[in-house]
Amino acid sequence: MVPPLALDIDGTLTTPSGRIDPRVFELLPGWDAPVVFATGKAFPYPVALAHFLGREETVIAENGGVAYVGGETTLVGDPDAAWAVVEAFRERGGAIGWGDGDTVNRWRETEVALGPDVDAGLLREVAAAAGDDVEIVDTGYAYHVKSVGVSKGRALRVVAEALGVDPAAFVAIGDSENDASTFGVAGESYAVANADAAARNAADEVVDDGYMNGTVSVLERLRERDE
Ligand SMILES: O=C(O)COP(=O)(O)O
Ligand SMILES: [Mg+2]
Repeated sequence: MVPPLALDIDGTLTTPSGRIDPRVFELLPGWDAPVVFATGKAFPYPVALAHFLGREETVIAENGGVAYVGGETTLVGDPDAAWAVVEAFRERGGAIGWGDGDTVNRWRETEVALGPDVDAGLLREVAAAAGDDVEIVDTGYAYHVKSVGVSKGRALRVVAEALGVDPAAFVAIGDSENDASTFGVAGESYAVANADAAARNAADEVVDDGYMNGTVSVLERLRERDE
């Protein structure tokens, strides 16, 4: 049997320009074990990906703030505390960093995401002044203002239990600091070559190739092991 997968999306299933790599549609629809998309993006994004791959909608969104499995949603985190930090950041001249409409936050329920070009120093200063309950996570794609203790790894435990699968049976692949907790819960973990220092340090192995090339190399290895 191939193992269940916990897959990050941005930087892991994408091209360097941020598109879903077409090989996702070749390799994942028929993967013969649970596949959990675990992302910092808002809830609809991984649901849509799973839906259009023809897979069960088993997802972790908002860095673990949202877990969805078997039709059950689990929400953790304090969005009001995150928004209070963002409001204080705005009062000090900070901008949220997305255009009009802000589809990044429109459906976000447990945290707030700011654009990758915002004043991160000021954001961290404002968050630190707000106390110990809120932290900043930098994925390379966004700065997330989130509750301490909420993580993809914690959500993976929730999802694994609902699936009746040992969390240690999962193989996790990711690229950034929001994946380090997943790597700690999954039994086997890989960082792709474009991964940041936190992900590289937390992973069992850093693969030679980046983005979906790296992910494909891991998935091929897992399939060969199964033969
Ligand atoms: O939303 C982000 O900042 C990054 O998303 P990811 O966790 O799928 O890489
Ligand atoms: Mg990522």
